[in-house]
Amino acid sequence: MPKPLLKFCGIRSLDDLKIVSSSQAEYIGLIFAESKRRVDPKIVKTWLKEVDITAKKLVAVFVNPTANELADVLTNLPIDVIQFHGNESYEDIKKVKETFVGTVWKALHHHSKTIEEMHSFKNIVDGFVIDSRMKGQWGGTGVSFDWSAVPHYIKFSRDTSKLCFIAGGVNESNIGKLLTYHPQGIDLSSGIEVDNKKSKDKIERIEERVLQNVNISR
Ligand SMILES: O=C(O)c1ccccc1N[C@@H]1O[C@H](COP(=O)(O)O)[C@@H](O)[C@H]1O
Repeated sequence: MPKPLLKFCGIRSLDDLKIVSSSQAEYIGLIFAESKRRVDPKIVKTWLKEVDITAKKLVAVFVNPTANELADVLTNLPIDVIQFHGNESYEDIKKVKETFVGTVWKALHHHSKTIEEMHSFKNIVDGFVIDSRMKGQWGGTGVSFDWSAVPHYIKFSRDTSKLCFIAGGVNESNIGKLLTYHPQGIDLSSGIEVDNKKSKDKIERIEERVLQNVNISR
């Protein structure tokens, strides 16, 4: 099996950025929504002068952003992917795609109608992030969902040539189980933190698990 794509999300300091820049992740995520992980694009811009992340793709995570919030991030940072993690509509996303030439993902929360929601966005987005549904929270919950649904999400994404990341509470203890479903991408935030900081040790243990799985499946 190919190695799943990894996204390490919720970078909130220069130290976090240094740690993930030397990781195996293909994607680095920044939160521009109400969250303890929210960062200021102008501050991130100063970090990027010190850390070379040209080998990684930079993901901007938004929750129902205003046009000004989007512009503030997109004019300051070299964003490759916009991840919409709120209840943005097809039309909202279409509008952004009129000027943003990069990749767009829609995060959807796992529930009985998620596949229907994927259908409704499939013609406007390049990929999906499937996260846990937690009352009053959009993401970064550290809570996983029932992964027996993962094969349905993978099938839908393959059939529609979209990328699909599984998010929500993935950590070093449960990633082995998630890997048995062979997801195309895995998105982690809380599970790579200790005391609100990204942990190099946790990241390395997770990467070891991922690479072990790739070797076993060969
Ligand atoms: O991380 C946050 O604080 C956050 C806030 C608002 C929307 C999305 C957020 N993060 C996304 O949540 C998942 C993973 O979270 P976790 O591993 O359960 O902590 C990921 O898609 C992040 O981009």
